[in-house]
Amino acid sequence: MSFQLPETLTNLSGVIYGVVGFVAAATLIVKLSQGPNLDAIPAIGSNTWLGSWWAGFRYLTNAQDIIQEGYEKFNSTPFRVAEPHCWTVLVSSRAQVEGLAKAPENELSALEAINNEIQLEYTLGPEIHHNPYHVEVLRSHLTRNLEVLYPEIRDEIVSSFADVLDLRGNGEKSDFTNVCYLVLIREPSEWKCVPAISIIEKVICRTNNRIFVGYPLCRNPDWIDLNIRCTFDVFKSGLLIARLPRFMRQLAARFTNFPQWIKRGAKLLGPVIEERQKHLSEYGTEWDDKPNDLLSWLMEDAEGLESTPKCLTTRILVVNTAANLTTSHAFTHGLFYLAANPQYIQPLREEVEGVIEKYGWSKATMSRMRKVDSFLKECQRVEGMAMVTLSRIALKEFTFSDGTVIPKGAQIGAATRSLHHDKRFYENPEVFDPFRFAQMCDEDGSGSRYQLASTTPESLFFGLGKQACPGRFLVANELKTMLAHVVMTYDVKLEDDAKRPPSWHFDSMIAANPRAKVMFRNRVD
Ligand code: HEM
Repeated sequence: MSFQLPETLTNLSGVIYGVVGFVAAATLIVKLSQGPNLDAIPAIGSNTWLGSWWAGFRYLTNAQDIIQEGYEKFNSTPFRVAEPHCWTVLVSSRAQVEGLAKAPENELSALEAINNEIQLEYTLGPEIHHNPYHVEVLRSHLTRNLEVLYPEIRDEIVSSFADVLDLRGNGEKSDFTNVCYLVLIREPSEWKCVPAISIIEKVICRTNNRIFVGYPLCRNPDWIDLNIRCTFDVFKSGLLIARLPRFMRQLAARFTNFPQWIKRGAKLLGPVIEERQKHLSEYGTEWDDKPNDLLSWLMEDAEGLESTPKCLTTRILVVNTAANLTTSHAFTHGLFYLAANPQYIQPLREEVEGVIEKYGWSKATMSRMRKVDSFLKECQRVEGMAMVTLSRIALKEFTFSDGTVIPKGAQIGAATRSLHHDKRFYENPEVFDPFRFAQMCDEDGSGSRYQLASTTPESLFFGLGKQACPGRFLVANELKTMLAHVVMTYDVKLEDDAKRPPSWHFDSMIAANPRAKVMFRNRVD
């Protein structure tokens, strides 16, 4: 008996082969037709056009081994790896990592590197790439306001966990606005198995949007769905467009969903913006009960066309893009390590209980939770989000302090994952040691150098220097509050007491396993 695919599937696979073939051919053209001369920098694998093209495809699934090979072989001197559409030069010595971080934007550009990677100008629009004023707004307002916004962050975390987990029959108090409860009053509940990443994405998206656009929009299911899906689409479409030759990108952009995402967003956010604009024109920049959130800060700094509902909506979407997927995967890594290692739950609980009993929930309290902080930082060290960070494009020829020359047009970055797994910096680097950073803080005596939000040349998951992630202090407070809340409120474990679900690698990106599930129940002891 012969097996026949249904006609729709045959057609679909034809389209898929067509697209894959087209992207492969286009990638080859890109590779052959452009690129700076990098002959002076040693390459991993073949250096020929065709060989490097094949190496670029191998990189999609083997980036970790390829980068590690270069890191060990060239012993802290720069080397290059082939990506499908370009070469990337990787550095790892302390001097060169610091050189990357300190280089001015008009020499080694972080903005061009992000655009090169995910082509924001063809997805959420050229204004986002050419006028990234939201980055300054985040740097100046967000971190400064974290202390006063903390009660809202915590409130949203508590209520969104209760909503998304929906552990019925648990008798949890429904008044989550009172964030001072030490432990919520509970009744026992059954174990419930949930898809980890999708519940964490909702908690994070709601919490971020509580301080991006405020309550009640942050709880609107349509707004949450839009932001989760649009974030994913930015990465998916951006990565695809980046593999096309330059002259085809504008055309490809016409087939994306971004005009619809922005229209759908403006429909939900537009009325909020118009209401606030009315207040602004009546009372100026200060009025009673003026919301203290990202939307208000953006509205104050937006100039010209940027203050239209459509442009403000696009800004909010782009910050969601930077914030949601990254933070969700960071927490999900932590959840998997916790569920796979229940022996760590008790020491974390003891720390959280001790600190909260004495000081209550606040931003200041969070910095007292050394083990919680260390646990999350160790998850970023061993797993993280990217094998390469500090990505830059050389806008002109750049010379490092040791004389190494990076030609104009080259893409460059730091070999972050290899540095995070180097025994010169971390004892037994392959071992997950949740409280290693707490111990390093104690030994160092500085208190902050090894904390989650701190960046050093050996701890690069938020980048380093003046362009390091502007959201990292928010991230640290969110992640710590979430972990503290989870250990205080729930028991967690993996289905059938399985092993920790392995992370997924694609290109140099690292994702918490998107298929894995985690079991939750109300805390019993
Ligand atoms: C675990 C979560 C996160 C991780 C691991 C992360 C990591 C990073 C890294 C590595 C960079 C590039 C830094 C560099 O090139 O030197 C970056 C940039 C950026 N991040 Fe984050 N991030 C996270 C969450 C967030 C959040 C919550 C926000 C917003 C509230 C945010 C906003 C941004 C923005 C706007 C940039 C671009 C900065 C620029 O162009 O100068 N990130 N992030």
